[in-house]
Order: sequence, then C-alpha cells, then structure tokens
Amino acid sequence: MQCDDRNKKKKEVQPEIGSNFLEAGTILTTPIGYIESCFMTKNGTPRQPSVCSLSRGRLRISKSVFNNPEHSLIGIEQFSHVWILFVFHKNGRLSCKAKVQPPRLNGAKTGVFSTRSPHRPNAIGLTLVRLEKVEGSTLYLSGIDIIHGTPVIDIKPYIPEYDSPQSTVSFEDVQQESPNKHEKSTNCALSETNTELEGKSTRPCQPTIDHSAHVPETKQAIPDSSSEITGIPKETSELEDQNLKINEETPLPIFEDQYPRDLECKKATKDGVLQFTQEKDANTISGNNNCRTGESFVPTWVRDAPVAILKVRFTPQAEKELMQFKAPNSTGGPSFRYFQSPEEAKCAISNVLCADPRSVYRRKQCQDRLFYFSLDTVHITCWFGDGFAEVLQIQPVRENSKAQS
Ligand SMILES: C[S@@+](CC[C@H](N)C(=O)[O-])C[C@H]1O[C@@H](n2cnc3c(N)ncnc32)[C@H](O)[C@@H]1O
Repeated sequence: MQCDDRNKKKKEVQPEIGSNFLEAGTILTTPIGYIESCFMTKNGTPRQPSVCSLSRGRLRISKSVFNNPEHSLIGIEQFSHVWILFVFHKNGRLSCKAKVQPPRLNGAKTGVFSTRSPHRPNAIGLTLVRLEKVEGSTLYLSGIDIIHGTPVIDIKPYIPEYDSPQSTVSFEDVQQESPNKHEKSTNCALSETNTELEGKSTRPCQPTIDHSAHVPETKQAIPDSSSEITGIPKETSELEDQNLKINEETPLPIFEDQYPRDLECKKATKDGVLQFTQEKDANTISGNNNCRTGESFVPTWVRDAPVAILKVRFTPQAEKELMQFKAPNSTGGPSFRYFQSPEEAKCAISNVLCADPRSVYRRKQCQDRLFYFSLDTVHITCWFGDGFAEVLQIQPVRENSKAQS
C-alpha cells in the first residue's frame, strides 16, 4: 500500500489509531527497499562499513512505498554519504539480552547499547555508506556491511555538521585529564538544558571546517544574524518545523540529576564483564559534559581492540583462480557482479580477512577449522594461523550453495 493510500485509509477508518501508535512509539515498518549486496551471508561480512570500502551494493526504492520512487531521491546525489537504517532480518530471533560479547572485547561482556551488535531489542542496524551514484530510483552504494536481501527502513543524508563531533578521544584519556581542562567551552551559548532538548546533540556550535564528506551548499550550517548570538547554526530552524520550538510555554526537561559527574572506569573484571563504577558522591554533570564542545569520546576497546590485525596472503593457486574472474557482464568464464577486476576483489577479500571476521568462539575454540565465505560471486576458502589468514581456494559461488553461518 502506498503512503498516500495508507494515510487515506487511516483517516477514513480509524483516524486516531495511527497517532496513538506513534505516541506509544509503536510503528509497523514498511521497507522502502531491499539491499542488493556483494555479501550473501553474515559470515565474512565486515563488522563495520569502514573495514572494506570496496564492498558494493544497490538499493532500489520500492514502488509500493511511493508512486514515483525516484522523486524521493531528488537532491540526495548532492551528498557523498548516507545513513542506512535497516532490519537485521537474519538474526534468527529477537534478542532480549542486556549484555553482549562484541568481538573486539574478545569474550568479555558489555551492555548491548554500548555496542553495535546486531542482537538488540529492535534489531535495527545503522550504517554510514558512500553514495556512488543515483540512477532513477536506485542508489549505488559502497562501503557496506549489510547482507543481500536486507530490508531497509530509512535513508538519511550524512551531514557532518550534525552527525560528527570534530574530534574523538578515548574515554580513559578524558578521565585522566585534570577536571579543569574540561570546562565547557565558552563559545557555546546554548544552555545545557537546551542542548538536551536538541536530542543531546554534540554538534559543534562553530561550523566544522575539516570534513571530507560533501554536503550541498543549502545544507551548510552557516550562522545567520539570528543564530550568531547563540552560536546555533541556521539549520536549527528544522527543529521548529518539527514542533520542537523552544518557547516559554514548553517546559524544559531537567536531566542533570540523572547523570553522575565522574565515572571510574574499570576494565574487564573476574566474571569477564566490563564494569564502570560510579563515584559515591556523584555530582550532577553527565560524563559527556566532561569533554569540550565538539569533541567526542569512545572507550579504548573500540579503538585498540585486543584482536590483532592479520596479515593476509593468497596461495599461488588461489591467486590464479581469482584471476579467472572477469568484469561484470563479461562472457567466457566466471564474472563479478560488483567488482570491476580481480585486483579489486583481492583488495576487498584482504580487507575482510585482515579485520578477522571470525566469531570469538571460532577464534578461540576452532582455530584450525577452515573458514568459508562469499563475496560478490566469489566463494573463498581460507584458514587462520598465528597473526595471519591464508586464502587457499577461490571458486565461483554456486547458486544454491549455502555458506556456513
Ligand atoms: C556488527 S553489525 C553492524 C551493522 C551496522 N553498521 C550497525 O552498526 O548497526 C555488522 C554485522 O551484521 C551482520 N549483518 C549484516 N546484515 C545483516 C542482516 N540483514 N541480518 C543479520 N545480520 C546482518 C553481518 O554479519 C555484519 O558483520
């Protein structure tokens, strides 16, 4: 059913139901399309898009959502990157585990919401991908970590001024620095409470300069005369469009008391669970307020994983087999669907393997087992040794072959 029809129907039949569900935060999602990806199975799919910039895919906006799906993409080609929100449809079942074991913690547990684990209560994924081109109602993407057939529920443009604090430091460094160093920067005239109203934004008050992603000029956060005083970029007017306008009648939420001032970080404890203890006489400023405006922080485990970056090598036989593959739509021999050449494929395979795609279980308990995965139209067999991965065999993917999960 298309958007217009659905709205009409809601209005005619049960006008209040739609809004009640929205109020309760319950929505029935309708995929706007399904990802066509070079990754057919979860196995071997990178854990984040940054792992393999050559991983390609397509997304065609469905005609069941818009009469003219191409209209929904007008202007999007002016962005270099877009966020893709999708459903982890191959999770098997919905997860209700509050603690998970991200591979980078090598077996230790942490709270699900401090990770990017697929196993989360609402099974929603968020990936920042490069937008290569737009043709009609189809987006051509690269740098994906999403498998073929994944239902996509939304696309949003990546806008560095909104989405990316200027610099990232480690949580532990922030904790070690003297408290005086973390005085809030005075160039920000937004009150803390107002910042909370804006969705806990860490957006810098000053426009950010150093961004490689491109944004259409109309979207640049250029302060106008009215925003100069507060340092709020012009685009804040969007909040007003969404009825979030801050006015005298709108009570400002007070969040301060809910946040302890300092968190003492303790690394993995005896039961393998990461624990952060709060100081007893916690003050009222959140941990996030410990960092300077425009700065963000992440735990060290996100950056310095206990998992080594592996060296990747190909046996001469595997290399020879890969060279048989031809550019898309070529005849006489196996051809790629997404990669343009065997060299590109080799680079992508190396990227996937050097990040060690094995689960913690596989890494620890079954080190000597062969590992299989597929990428584009290539089926790869490899093994892992101490600090390296070796590709043993490259075969064309068989249509009905089922890779290990
Ligand atoms: C760690 S998640 C991160 C995804 C996204 N960047 C995020 O942060 O929400 C990436 C992994 O999800 C898995 N995956 C990708 N698409 C999936 C799908 N449709 N259903 C279940 N798992 C999926 C793949 O195994 C991939 O390695």
